[in-house]
Amino acid sequence: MQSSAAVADAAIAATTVTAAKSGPFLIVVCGGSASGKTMFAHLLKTRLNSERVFILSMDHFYRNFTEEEKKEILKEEFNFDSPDALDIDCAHDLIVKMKSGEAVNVPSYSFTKHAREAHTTLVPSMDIIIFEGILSLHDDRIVDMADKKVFVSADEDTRLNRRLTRDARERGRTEESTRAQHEKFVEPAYRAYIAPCANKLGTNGLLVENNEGQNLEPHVESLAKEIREEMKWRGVSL
Ligand SMILES: Nc1ncnc2c1ncn2[C@@H]1O[C@H](COP(=O)(O)OP(=O)(O)O)[C@@H](O)[C@H]1O
Ligand SMILES: Nc1ccn([C@@H]2O[C@H](COP(=O)(O)O)[C@@H](O)[C@H]2O)c(=O)n1
Repeated sequence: MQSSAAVADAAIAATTVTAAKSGPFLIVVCGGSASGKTMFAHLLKTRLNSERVFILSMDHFYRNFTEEEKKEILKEEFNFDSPDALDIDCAHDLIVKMKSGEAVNVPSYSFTKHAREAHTTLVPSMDIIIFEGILSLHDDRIVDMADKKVFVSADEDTRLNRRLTRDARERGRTEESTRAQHEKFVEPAYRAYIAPCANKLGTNGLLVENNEGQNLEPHVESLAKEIREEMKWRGVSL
């Protein structure tokens, strides 16, 4: 039979776990540029079918650039794939607030102007936050806050081909500029900073292969089921 002290300790431990697990559920989706992170995040939001799911894109956290950096950007010599290009502290602080149930103002970034927009978006308290970005698992403070970690993996050719199409269509880029940027900055940063993040998934993380012809839906479906069960346990029905 357990002593009353042991029973009390177990009760305290259970309370601590409950407290740590309360609040909005944070899913962090990492992977190379054009691997399919945004697609995965949107499929998951659709599958969860709740107004209280918010996709927080790391793309909104590019820094304000100095005059010197702006000259480099014009010459296509700026490295947007280095962790230094992003205000990761700002993303971290915002996620801390969202995890504690606060409303936040999310910054906005323009890929055509390479600059922060003047406006921010007010986001109310959410039940589920999906944080997606190339370096979303780079900062260990964010890794530690994640309730679920996902790494979307695609081979280099697939990522480059998807990016060529997307950047021409949505980001006003030429094929030549996208190829040069890929070779000089995107792939080296993928190898140095992004691919190693897959090692941070831990036992409960999800590695999703998303090469040509592969389907994200089965992964999304099983993750949505897992999240629904967890949220039910937390007393939130989706
Ligand atoms: N499995 C897939 N099959 C076909 N196209 C895909 C697949 N996954 C992603 N894409 C396309 O590739 C492009 C990049 O995907 P996206 O989700 O925006 O990448 P990321 O957010 O990782 O940069 C988009 O045009 C998207 O529609
Ligand atoms: N002004 C900018 C800012 C970033 N990029 C590129 O965006 C990529 C990350 O966004 P994904 O949606 O593709 O994950 C990153 O690889 C940067 O090279 C840019 O081209 N211009």
